[in-house]
Amino acid sequence: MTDASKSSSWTSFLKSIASYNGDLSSLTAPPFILSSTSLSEFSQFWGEHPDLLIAPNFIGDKESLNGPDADKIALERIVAVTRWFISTLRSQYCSRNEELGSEKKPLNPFLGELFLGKWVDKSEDQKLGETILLSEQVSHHPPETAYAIFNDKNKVQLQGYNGIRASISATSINVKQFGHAILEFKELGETFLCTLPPLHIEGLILASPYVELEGRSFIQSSSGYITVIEYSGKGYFSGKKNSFKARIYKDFAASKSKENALYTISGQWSGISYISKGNSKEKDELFYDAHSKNPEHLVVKPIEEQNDLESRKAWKSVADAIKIGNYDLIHKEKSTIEIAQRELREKESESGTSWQTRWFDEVDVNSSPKNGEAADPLVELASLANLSRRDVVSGTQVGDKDDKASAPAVHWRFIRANWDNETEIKV
Ligand SMILES: CCC(=O)OC[C@H](C)CC[C@H]1O[C@H]2C[C@H]3[C@@H]4CC=C5C[C@@H](O)CC[C@]5(C)[C@H]4CC[C@]3(C)[C@H]2[C@@H]1C
Repeated sequence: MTDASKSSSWTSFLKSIASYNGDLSSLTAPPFILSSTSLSEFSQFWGEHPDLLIAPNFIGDKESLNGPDADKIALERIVAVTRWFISTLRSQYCSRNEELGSEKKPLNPFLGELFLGKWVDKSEDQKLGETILLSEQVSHHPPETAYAIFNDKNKVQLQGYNGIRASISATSINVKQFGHAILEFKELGETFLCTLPPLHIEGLILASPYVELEGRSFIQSSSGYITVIEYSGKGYFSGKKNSFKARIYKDFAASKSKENALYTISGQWSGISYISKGNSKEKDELFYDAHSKNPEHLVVKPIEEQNDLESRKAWKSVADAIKIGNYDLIHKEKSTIEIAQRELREKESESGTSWQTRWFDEVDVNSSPKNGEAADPLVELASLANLSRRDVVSGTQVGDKDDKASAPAVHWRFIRANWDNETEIKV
């Protein structure tokens, strides 16, 4: 594609987004901005540093939880969880730019689409063990992807879901994230809630879009400790893109004043960041270098061994057409999948049935837990962080204008028994 034709198709694309109707997938982007990867694969970005995901589990042990050092150890653990969270951001938000030259438009997953794989333990002492990812497109309108990343050897489980609402201004696409992630260290009995920051797409005018995070996100531990992360891009406090400042506090009440910060972490989430004690602006020591280790890509079965619902098998013909840039073929192969999906929905509505999700279920966290089951972790963690339990923009504080009383407190949850009883699909 010549630069002239590229820029003309991009210009007409930019005009098309002016008449935007709220659903990003409805926009026909020019072929060079299409990615052959489905959005259902993005869940893997939570697990590309399995060592950092599991590391907090090796800080202290069950006995120390009630010992004299419990507080100090819990503080060390939220620092380690914050390091893992920051380490996921380069893969989440920069991997397309690094591999393909710019942010791309991912394929829009069909209802029931599955993506699964595993990270094998590459450590000498094998103390990590295997980590498995299950990802399922649990809703098509609006698009929502639920995922679980679990490591049975160390009894660590991350589960969460993501949906987005996008709006378009003259020069950027603004995205609010819905959903959250819950990280459980079952041996230690400690649980963390991670909310998802808003983002916007910069560089649209130059046809080289990239993601910039903004606003705030939170990591709330069941120990009470909380990390408040503020994001900014060029022109803000550091003037560099992908900047952040994270402060760790004893609890939500303490987070009302930055003077109470026990640690301050600052730098670039896609580059180098430093940690210092208290609220100081010094760069006492290196916190994390996003380029110090390449992300570990998970192992996915060969396509011929995959189930028809698995993303790379289901989208293969479209992915191949995108790779050769044949727009007519892309359109033809996509239509085949979309028509098949529409026929499935019509059959369901005629027979009065609806698609049954496979490994995840919707849970009303305000409903009393079934006998013997614990309350949903969101109940305790959201109230510790003064966050809304409702299905509203991620990270919404209680009473905030986004905390819509009409929104239900219903969230997607991983049903482990459904995976244990799975007979058709292997990781
Ligand atoms: C549809 C308009 C269009 O094609 O514009 C072209 C540009 C590529 C911008 C739109 C797309 O940009 C993509 C970036 C995607 C987000 C990247 C990372 C994450 C984190 C992950 O944990 C959850 C999903 C999320 C938020 C992606 C959501 C979809 C985004 C915004 C794509 C846009 C369609």
